Order: sequence, then structure tokens, then C-alpha cells
Amino acid sequence: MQVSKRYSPSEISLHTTKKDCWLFIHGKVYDVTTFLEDHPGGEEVLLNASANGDATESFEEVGHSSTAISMMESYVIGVVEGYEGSAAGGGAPNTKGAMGGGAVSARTLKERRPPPSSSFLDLLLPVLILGLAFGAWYYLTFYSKAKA
Ligand code: HEM
Repeated sequence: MQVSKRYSPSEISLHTTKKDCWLFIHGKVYDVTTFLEDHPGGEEVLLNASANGDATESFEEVGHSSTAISMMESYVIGVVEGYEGSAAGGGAPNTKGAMGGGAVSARTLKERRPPPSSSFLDLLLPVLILGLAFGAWYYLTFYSKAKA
């Protein structure tokens, strides 16, 4: 792939319109102009991300699927000048890009898993409600009859 062209942040910031929209995520530059209309999250979020400069944080916050992450590769046009992350490999053969994407998706999935401690409460609450219901039924059926 030809992912070695470098762009300065100020050059990237010249492309923030519907007809010409670039953004960068993890140091890689994406031309998402043709993707604006097809983006499931809407074109506005991409335009905003483009205007804000670095879109890494907003991209990560959404917790994009691995499908989304692999789609990104078709929009890469280069890397950010001076970026010192794994994406800017300094012209080395680039197996790094794909591996970086995978690591990100694994981390994102891990962070979004719900805490396991809630499962105990999940079980206890229905048992308590059932116990109360049974108690009320028992009282109404037998105790009040015995009194009459
Ligand atoms: C080249 C970059 C991008 C690609 C290829 C992409 C792709 C996708 C895809 C395929 C989805 C559907 C859900 C999924 O599979 O995760 C999605 C949803 C979404 N994306 Fe992106 N996206 C990109 C950049 C961004 C950026 C920079 C933002 C942040 C501002 C963003 C915000 C969203 C939102 C808000 C949703 C909707 C999530 C939902 O409804 O649950 N995306 N994107």
C-alpha cells in the first residue's frame, strides 16, 4: 500500500467541507469525502471531527466495531507529519498499520464490557421479590382464614 505520504496538521485543516473532508485518527490521515453520506453515524459528526483536528478521541469514544476499523483502511491517504505513534513508521514496510488497528479494537471492546459484580444483585433482587410475594400470599390465604 502507499501509506507513506506525510501531511502537516495545518494542511489537513484546509479540508473540512462536504466536498473535501479529511481527518486524522491515531496519526493516520483519512479522506472521508466519499464516505460522508454512507457513514452510519452521519456526516455531521465526520465534518465536526474534521474541523476539530485530531479525531482520535471522538472515534474511540464511539467504540467502533472491527468492521468499521477495517473499512478505514480504504480511506487512508497518508500519515500526520511528526506523529510519533505506531502509524508513522518512518517509511518502514507497513505491517504496523493493520496491527495497530487490531490492538485498538481489542482494547475498546475490553473497556466497554460491563462490570461482573452486578450479576449477584441481578440474582438476589428477583429472589427477594418472589419471597415477599409468597409471604403476602401465605398471610392472606391461611392466616386471615384462621382468624375468621
Ligand atoms: C474513516 C473513519 C470512520 C469510519 C470508517 C467509520 C465507520 C463507522 C461504521 C461502520 C459505523 C457503524 C457502527 C460500527 O460498525 O461501529 C459507525 C458509526 C458511528 N460513527 Fe463512525 N466511522 C469513522 C469515523 C468516525 C468519527 C471520526 C466519528 C466521531 C465523531 C464517528 C462517529 C460515529 C458515530 C456517532 C456512530 C454511530 C454509533 C451508533 O449509532 O451506535 N465515526 N462509523
